[in-house]
Amino acid sequence: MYDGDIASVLISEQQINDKITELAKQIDEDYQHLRGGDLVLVGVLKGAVMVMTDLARALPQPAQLEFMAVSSYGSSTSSSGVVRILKDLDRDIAGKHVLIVEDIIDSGLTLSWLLKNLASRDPASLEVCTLLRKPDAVQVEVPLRYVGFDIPNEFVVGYGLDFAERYRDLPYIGSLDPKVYTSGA
Ligand SMILES: O=P(O)(O)OC[C@H]1O[C@H](OP(=O)(O)OP(=O)(O)O)[C@H](O)[C@@H]1O
Ligand code: HPA
Ligand SMILES: [Mg+2]
Repeated sequence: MYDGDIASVLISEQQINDKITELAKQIDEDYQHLRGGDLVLVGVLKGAVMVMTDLARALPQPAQLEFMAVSSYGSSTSSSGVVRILKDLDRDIAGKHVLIVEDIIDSGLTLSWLLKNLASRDPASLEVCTLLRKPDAVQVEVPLRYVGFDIPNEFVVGYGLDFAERYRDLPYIGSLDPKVYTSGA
């Protein structure tokens, strides 16, 4: 699959599984007081699709699954800084405990925009869970309650993450060989 495009495997399928289990346990403990009440997971499509479905299944307590689709990267390896809502939430989140589920925080521009947007809808609480973070790429500091892995400042793909809509279906996270985005292939 995608022979030669992946320079190296950064995080294996097993490492992802173990981390999701660990994050789900932490989240379950922190939201125990809700007793199955108003926890709403908001998955940010498309990148967060794998994290969202795996995390929801690993989480012992019930949660509602909601999705937003936003995009700022398009077919580039750097954020345009302009976040577009492609699909909004279907439901009101006022009074709900909202946990945003993301695949990656890179520059922080998407999340910073999203936090402001969702905070204005008056949730009871608003926190973030991300599988990946690139500490060296951050342009805007954003409060992150749950972080799976800190990774180097390289463009990565797989497990939901794409380059020009490809590679999302890889079961692991790998560094994309720069030849893929420099040659226009
Ligand atoms: O911290 P940032 O620099 O803003 O980057 C992070 C965002 O970029 C990606 O989304 P993208 O715009 O590629 O849309 P996608 O999820 O549909 O791939 C990723 O899924 C995050 O939402
Ligand atoms: O490294 C990345 N890979 C794929 N999508 C992304 N969106 C932000 N950073 C990345
Ligand atoms: Mg993308």
